[in-house]
Amino acid sequence: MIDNATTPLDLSDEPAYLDAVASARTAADAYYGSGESGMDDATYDRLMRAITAWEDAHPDQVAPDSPTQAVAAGVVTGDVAHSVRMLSLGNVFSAEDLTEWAASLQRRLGGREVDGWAVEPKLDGVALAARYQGGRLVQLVTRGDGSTGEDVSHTIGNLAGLPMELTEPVTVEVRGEVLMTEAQFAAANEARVAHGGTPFANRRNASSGSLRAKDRAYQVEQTFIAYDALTDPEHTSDPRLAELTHADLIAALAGYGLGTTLGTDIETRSCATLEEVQARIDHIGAVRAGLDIELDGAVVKANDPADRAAAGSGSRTPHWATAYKFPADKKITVLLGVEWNVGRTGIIAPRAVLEPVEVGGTTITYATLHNPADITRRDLKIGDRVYVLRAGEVIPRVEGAIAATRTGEEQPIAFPETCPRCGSDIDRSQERWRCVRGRGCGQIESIKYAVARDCLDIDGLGEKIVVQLVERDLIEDFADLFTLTRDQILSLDRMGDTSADKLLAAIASAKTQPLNRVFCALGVQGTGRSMSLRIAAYFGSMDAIQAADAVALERVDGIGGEKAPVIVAEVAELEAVIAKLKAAGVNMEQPGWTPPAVDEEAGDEANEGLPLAGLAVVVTGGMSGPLADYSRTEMNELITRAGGKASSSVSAKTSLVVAGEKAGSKLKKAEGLGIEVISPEAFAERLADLL
Ligand SMILES: NC(=O)c1ccc[n+]([C@@H]2O[C@H](COP(=O)([O-])OP(=O)(O)OC[C@H]3O[C@@H](n4cnc5c(N)ncnc54)[C@H](O)[C@@H]3O)[C@@H](O)[C@H]2O)c1
Ligand SMILES: [Zn+2]
Repeated sequence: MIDNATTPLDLSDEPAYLDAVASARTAADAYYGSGESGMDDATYDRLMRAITAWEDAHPDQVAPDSPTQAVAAGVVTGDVAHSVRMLSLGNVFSAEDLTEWAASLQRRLGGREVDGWAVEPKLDGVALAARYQGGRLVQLVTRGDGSTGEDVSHTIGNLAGLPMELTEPVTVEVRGEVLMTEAQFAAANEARVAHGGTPFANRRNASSGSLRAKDRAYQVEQTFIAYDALTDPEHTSDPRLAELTHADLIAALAGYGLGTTLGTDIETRSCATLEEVQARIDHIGAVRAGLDIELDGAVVKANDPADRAAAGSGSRTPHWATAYKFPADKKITVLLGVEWNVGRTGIIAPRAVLEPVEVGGTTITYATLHNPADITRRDLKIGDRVYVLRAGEVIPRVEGAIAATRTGEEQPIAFPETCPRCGSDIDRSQERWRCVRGRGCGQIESIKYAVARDCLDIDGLGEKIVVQLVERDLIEDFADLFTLTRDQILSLDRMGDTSADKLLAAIASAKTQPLNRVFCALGVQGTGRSMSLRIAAYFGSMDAIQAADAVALERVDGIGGEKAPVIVAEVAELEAVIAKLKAAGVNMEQPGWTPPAVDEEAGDEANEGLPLAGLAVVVTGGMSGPLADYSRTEMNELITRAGGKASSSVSAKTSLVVAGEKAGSKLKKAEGLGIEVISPEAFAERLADLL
């Protein structure tokens, strides 16, 4: 599917260009002003790319109020002058763009090659300058228009990562990003609502709003992460700083006690080559979804201070750094309604019905809302424009509503009075509401479903018997059927020897049903008879289904990016039931199964016949044997030549891991995922023809 946010907008003439400038202006005014723009970043970025393209082609017709002309579109100013301007960053969106940008930087350096790179996350928050004098934090200033910012020193003490005192009495101005973790965001919303305010639409709004609000009756904690400092002798008492590479500068700042990414999975790293840069960007992109802070890309910087000085800066961006933007994981759409579903344990969970929106290549129509209290906390209303977040392969969720764009037509969300499945009372003592019947709610329906014709097809197990079995606590779910004794069955009303034996035989023969029927009986959302058949035919065994992640499930015909994570979550929830079935000797295999053809994604036709065709390979640890002298880049090139895809991190998509000496976490992860691991020697043997 096409990601609309990356397809170019074509501005055909000057009126179209001026229209685009006007829309971008309106959005930027709202975004940098109140913080509540009705446009999402992906849409804004796409508009800006079109505007930039038109301006490049018509340099004489650039509108004076074009948002391309100033940092923060020139919207915000302040009263504190920046001694060195705080700039924005240029953007690239692909490996090709990055190569092109690196080449242009090299041209700026008079053709000299860049002396190494630093790669770090592009943190999605608000830029802040923190001034320390003799080791004491004395002033905080926002970026503003880059030349002057706003004094926000009133937040001193509320930013983790910006201690009041450094470990050394140094004078220095540190620059970095202020952002909120999920917990900080929740706390900020709670405090705001408790003081009569409306909750924030998203985390970035919350950061910006909380930073700029003065005279607040309450405190909001945020996180500061440093990515730069003013290093020239005019601005710091530590002369060492000016000599450091970017990566070492970050380490020095961490040494002062400042918050940095150091020690995390996404820490600032030095990279010798563009291949290493790309691998590091891919790594940051791969782990992004699991982080507690939000990233919208990776930043690539010239590592050497001499290169940075030689490259200099333009009016809005430095020439020595660029942002490699990741596809947007957040979009704005309309909340059409809320459904209340009752889970296996009786939890009553709200689910948002959305106007379909494309996020990261998947069309999203549903999103989770955690619980009723969360809806109240976020003050959501039907008809609201809301932010939907889809981080990686997990189930999308609603982050918050944009209160500024309300029309007054929005409707309150109705909460259920009684259990929407069985009509019983609701236990509201916890944040997550629950049917008072707990697991018992829907129990009879789900057992009836499991034994019906489309699933296990157990003859003689009608509703009356199911009800008795449940009510007499003989079974809790359909897996318990397989351990019923003859005496237990005989104890049921009007059950004679003959019918008991018949029923026992019917239950016993259900043990040999093919996997598709056993899986169907589990009653996983969205997996009826034919979908269960497709899943069983693809994976072949219950173990393989249980091991599958969302990416693997999406390879099954008919399962998209929206359904896959729901199935993964439900299968995980059913672990205990599946374990009981296994223990009872129920068949867990699909008869006559053959492994599906190699993954189409990785299988490049041109590579057919090559030793690693279609395989995603990760190299870790020190190489030895014939590969002893191979650098990581050379290893990656070798893998590519052999038709494989080199990757820096291990995931369920990885087909093979080459583990050398001192291999650590990647090897462990591969073993955990059951991925084939081989030694450098064995790998060399496989590729003997190519060495
Ligand atoms: N939705 C809207 O209506 C709207 C309007 C205007 C702007 N925007 C969004 O704002 C952004 C553009 O604004 P911008 O000019 O602030 O640029 P930017 O956010 O794209 O990049 C510059 C900023 O990145 C931050 N940054 C994060 N990590 C960094 C690192 N490691 N090193 C250096 N800087 C780092 C700094 O704060 C810096 O100021 C875009 O994402 C755009 O979509 C949205
Ligand atoms: Zn119920």
